Amino acid sequence: MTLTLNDLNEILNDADCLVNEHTLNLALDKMAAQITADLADKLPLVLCVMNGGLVPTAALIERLNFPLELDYIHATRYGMETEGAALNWLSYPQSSLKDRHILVIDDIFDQGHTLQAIIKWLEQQDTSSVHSATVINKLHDRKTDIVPDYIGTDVADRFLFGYGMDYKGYFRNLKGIYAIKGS
Ligand SMILES: O=P(O)(O)OC[C@H]1O[C@H](OP(=O)(O)OP(=O)(O)O)[C@H](O)[C@@H]1O
Ligand code: HPA
Repeated sequence: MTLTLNDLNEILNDADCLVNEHTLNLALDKMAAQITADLADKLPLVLCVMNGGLVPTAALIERLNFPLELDYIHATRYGMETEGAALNWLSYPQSSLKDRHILVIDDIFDQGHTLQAIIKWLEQQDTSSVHSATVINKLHDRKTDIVPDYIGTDVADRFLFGYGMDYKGYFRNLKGIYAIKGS
């Protein structure tokens, strides 16, 4: 079904804002301070997990006042769906990863399969260290057994959008975190 502008406005009007811009900014400041304490002297390579990681990566790196490099990895398992499937690797980083301290940034740690697969792959690339950061941790007991090193805030087990996360491709550009009505 193709979504119209009216459909999208209705979805947004009916949605619940779970985390507002102010709260997100405070969470990002705290994450940036923790990352700085760990990585400021490591010349890290930051890897944005596209597409959802785009907004949080931009927000975090502007808070990191030390030298770093930036690249991206593109792996997706939800596509236009609200249920995750097998991870589809679309693009690998172009930078050399050997002996680098890596910081992976994504929007959400949901079940953790995406981050787990990325970390596992990075650990096979002779990196010096791998740290990971997600702005959102969705609260439920269906997780893999990894935990991101830096988490912004916990959010209820509903279908979320905004701040990098999409609903059927839309709403990544919203400044807060929203949940679909009834999810
Ligand atoms: O913890 P998980 O259950 O693996 O889910 C988290 C992943 O799902 C989303 O990506 P998605 O596959 O929707 O691709 P996108 O970033 O392009 O939206 C999100 O950006 C994370 O990468
Ligand atoms: O709740 C979600 N919303 C959007 N994208 C996602 N990817 C994993 N979980 C979610």
